[in-house]
Amino acid sequence: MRNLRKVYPGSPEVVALADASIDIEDNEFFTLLGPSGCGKTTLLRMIAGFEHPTSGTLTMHGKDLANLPPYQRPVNTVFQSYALFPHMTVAQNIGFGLEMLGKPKAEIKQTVGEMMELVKMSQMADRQTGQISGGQQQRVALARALAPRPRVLLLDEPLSALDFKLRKDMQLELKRLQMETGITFIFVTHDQEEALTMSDRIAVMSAGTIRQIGGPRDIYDHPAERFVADFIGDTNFVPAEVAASKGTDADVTLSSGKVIAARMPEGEAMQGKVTLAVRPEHASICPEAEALLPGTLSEIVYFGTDTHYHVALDDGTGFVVRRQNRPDEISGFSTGDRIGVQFAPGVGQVLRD
Ligand SMILES: Nc1ncnc2c1ncn2[C@@H]1O[C@H](COP(=O)(O)OP(=O)(O)OP(=O)(O)O)[C@@H](O)[C@H]1O
Repeated sequence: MRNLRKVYPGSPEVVALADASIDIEDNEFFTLLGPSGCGKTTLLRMIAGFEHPTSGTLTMHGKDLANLPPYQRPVNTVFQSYALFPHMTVAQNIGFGLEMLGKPKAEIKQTVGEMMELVKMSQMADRQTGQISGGQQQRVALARALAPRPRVLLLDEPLSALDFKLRKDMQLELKRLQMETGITFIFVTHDQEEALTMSDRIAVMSAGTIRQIGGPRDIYDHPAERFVADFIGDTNFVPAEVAASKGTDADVTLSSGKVIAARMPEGEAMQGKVTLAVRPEHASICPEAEALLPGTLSEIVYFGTDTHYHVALDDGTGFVVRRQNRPDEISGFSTGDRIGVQFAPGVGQVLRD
């Protein structure tokens, strides 16, 4: 995608996508992640051919897609509502697209068999899809979209109708399917955890623009700007001042006067007052004497797997430290104690505002 822009007419007109440029690799699990209304579905619909870009270009395997109608594009879509035919069987639903394409009967039978195997629905081949569970319907919808073997599969929040446990299982399932079929998946979600667990790369979007593109670890550990840090996971925002910087390495001075190494966003040398992002699990609490940032322990919240320590820092800001619970270990700190916060050099990420 090069400088893709989509404006819906009306008064006022809606700029659904301001300017998006993305290169998606073959066989990649690529996720468009962002809050409701940021333009994810619009982008997906333009790839599918259901919407025309206002400007910009869309190329697939070297071919300009501009004048190709949806049915001639080597893509298929799985929608949020699975749109299955409830009175048709699992096998008939999966074979439907192939029949529309006029494929020979024997070939349809073989492909449907393979697809049912792939999504583990062979046992239910003759069941009507109105009589299977939500998770099973999801599998059938996937198999139906995969059956014509598209080069690219577009998935628009396909897991949002499933309950928590099933969603977790299907996340792993989808990743497996993508790896086994080698098809490029372009997946839309507003769920950051879903994006982090499944994707090879993620594009984080906000208000019609791409804010950052990178691997899950990259985006989580090194968010380039405040929006990304805030949208994905929990973050402490720490006031600091740049003392020195070279490339992506920087030394910053904290409110306590202590200096620590931090990371600059790619391609941007920021100066003066900045904000550092520090993930709660990347920091620890410590006795006041060893602190990077001293303060008072204001609250301890137990979550089973981990405990959150809320620290009221002396500079007036708050800081949360997340620590994994172990049966053989207690922190030894109590609410009201004078303590401090520590984090290792290079952990803090300088943010663009
Ligand atoms: N057909 C349309 N006509 C006018 N405005 C539209 C149309 N479709 C979408 N929009 C607007 O364009 C913007 C982007 O919508 P889009 O559906 O792409 O967002 P999204 O990120 O997919 O949101 P969600 O997660 O809620 O589905 C929104 O402000 C939306 O209201």
